[in-house]
Amino acid sequence: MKAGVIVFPGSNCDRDLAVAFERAGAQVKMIWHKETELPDDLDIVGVPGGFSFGDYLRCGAIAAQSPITRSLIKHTERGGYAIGICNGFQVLTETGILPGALMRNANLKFICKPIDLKVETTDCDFLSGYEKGQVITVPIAHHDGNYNVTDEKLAQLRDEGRIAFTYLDNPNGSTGDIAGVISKNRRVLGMMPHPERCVDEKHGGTDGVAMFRSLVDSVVAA
Ligand SMILES: NC(=O)CC[C@H](N)C(=O)O
Repeated sequence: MKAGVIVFPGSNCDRDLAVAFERAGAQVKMIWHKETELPDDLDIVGVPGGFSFGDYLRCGAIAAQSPITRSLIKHTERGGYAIGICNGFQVLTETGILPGALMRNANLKFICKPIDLKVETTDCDFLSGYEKGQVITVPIAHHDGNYNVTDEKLAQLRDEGRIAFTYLDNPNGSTGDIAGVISKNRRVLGMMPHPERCVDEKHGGTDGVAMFRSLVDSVVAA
């Protein structure tokens, strides 16, 4: 099971994401954004959190134009797995791989704290290690986490069971309390909270472990 983690200038959760994958049993390659092709043996690509390109022009907007991102789009079009966390989720929406847009938090402040999430679906290889309706605690750290979709798209995401997580106590104004969504083929997950920051008792919680483990287990079993 091979995972790749893309590194942009300003990424700051790339090592944490690599460690989370490694602990779940994956071999990890770090991939600098100037590479034009992802290695073709990757099972999953992780787009980490951080402040890619200093968050100019919008969070994730410049990273979405990086050379490696074209290869990431092709990887997802081929049905490859991908996860985008926080700034990574912003990159995935900027590329159009996932729907919606991440706007400035409703209170205009950077919010950094652990938060409770409800698992909305387990019909996804990232989420099958949880129970539907389970409440998990995962840290958030963002200023642009206000997930916006049209009413029409929200209805579609609900109909298709593509809302991965909702906030119990919406911190940022996100439409429908949405904290994370999955792609139509259920192989791409984007989320604002940081599961890679809760994979060790020393992090103060381990609710992220099941996500990395269930994904690795599904790929290995396939
Ligand atoms: N932790 C992160 O990835 C932060 C993403 C982005 N820089 C924001 O503040 O919204």
